[in-house]
Amino acid sequence: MTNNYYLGIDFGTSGARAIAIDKEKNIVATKQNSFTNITADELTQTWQDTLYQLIAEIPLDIRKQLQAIAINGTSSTVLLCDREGKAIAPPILYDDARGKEELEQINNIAPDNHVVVSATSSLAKLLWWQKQPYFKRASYFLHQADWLGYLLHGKLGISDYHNALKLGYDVEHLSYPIWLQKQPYSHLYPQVFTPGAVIGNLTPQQSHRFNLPANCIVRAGTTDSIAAFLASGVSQPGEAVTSLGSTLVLKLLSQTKINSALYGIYSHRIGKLWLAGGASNTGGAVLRHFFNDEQLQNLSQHIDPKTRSSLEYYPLLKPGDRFPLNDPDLAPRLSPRPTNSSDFLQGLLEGISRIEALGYQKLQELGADKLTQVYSAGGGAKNSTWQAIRQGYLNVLVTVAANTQAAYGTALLAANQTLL
Ligand SMILES: Nc1ncnc2c1ncn2[C@@H]1O[C@H](COP(=O)(O)OP(=O)(O)O)[C@@H](O)[C@H]1O
Ligand SMILES: O=C(CO)[C@H](O)[C@H](O)COP(=O)(O)O
Repeated sequence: MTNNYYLGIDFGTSGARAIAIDKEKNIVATKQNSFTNITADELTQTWQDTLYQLIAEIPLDIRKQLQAIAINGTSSTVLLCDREGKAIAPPILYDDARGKEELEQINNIAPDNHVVVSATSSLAKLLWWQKQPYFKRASYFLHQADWLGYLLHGKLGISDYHNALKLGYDVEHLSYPIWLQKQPYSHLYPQVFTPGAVIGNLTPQQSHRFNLPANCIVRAGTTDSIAAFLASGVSQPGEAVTSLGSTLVLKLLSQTKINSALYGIYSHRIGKLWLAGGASNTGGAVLRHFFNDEQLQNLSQHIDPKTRSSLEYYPLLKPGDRFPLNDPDLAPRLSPRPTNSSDFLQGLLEGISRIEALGYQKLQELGADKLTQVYSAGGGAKNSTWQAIRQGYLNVLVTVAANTQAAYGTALLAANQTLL
């Protein structure tokens, strides 16, 4: 039998999704699963169970013809594993800023303006772990997508250059920089592949468990918001994708690479181009704290996007942001709170839109290509009121991306059909 299908699996902030596509990039199956109230100790087991459940739910006739699988995870969600690949401590999640204690040390070893100079960088998390008594038992430092990929291909210590960027990997020269190689914990770093590169076949055990072909390959993964970018099909410098998921992530396709630790700006490599951008802690998670999805949809219909409120919110659930203000102590601003819920929601949507506009302004000021159009992805992309508000702040055309799902972008990676 020929292997006709490709599977992309997206581990986002609030859930995981799997999308299978055919050779013409048509979606042939979609499955999803939400994470709710998981404690830190339950994370790895939940991720593993979710991965296995999603694959098992793909219809058997598709599974039997899968040619390749790729996985994306939340960027800078990291694990410390022993030599059997078992986590020796709960993973540290992407927005966990405990690494702010390590910033002084990072500033001493890393070049100015490097992406690792952030309380939430993967390197900051590794340095925090280094001080813990169990650190000596560690054999591998992995990202969420690396570990999930390992469960399928069985090879430990493998990553991709999107996930490895915030550990300090030099994506231009495709190596760990000398200053990082010199560190006493360098034996823990994963080997880094191009996203989408072939890592190897599924293990015989996994191919048997899921009824997948023995020659089904696992490709190197990417991060969740790059996967959303890949799904959009954007290919022209100047075009950008904003992910309105739990967090707000901006990605502007550019011919120039830019970095600024002050503003939390960094550039991912994407083929011959760069994805300049940053990720803010503001976004849908703040909206969801106050409103469920149905309320968001209903209340948005009562908002006139042409009028602006006088509210000047900086919507965060806890102090600290990464971009466009890289300040682990930045205070949320969510008052005064109007009695009318749609007025409050308008203030929140405007606040997030202002942060987005400031983000694109900073990217261009620092030398990224001029913004020509913004495509939206993520759960907030379906909100047309918000789209009109954002267009007012951004002054360029804002539309919904052709496909907004990170799992679809990762399926394209599995099919080797991206800019990479
Ligand atoms: N109509 C809506 N308007 C604005 N935001 C919405 C709407 N519906 C859902 N959302 C937001 O979308 C987010 C979920 O998007 P999703 O892309 O699934 O996130 P994740 O980053 O967790 O993968 C939620 O935080 C929710 O608040
Ligand atoms: O906030 C996030 C977690 O959902 C974003 O995925 C992330 O920080 C963006 O990082 P990257 O640019 O490396 O994909």
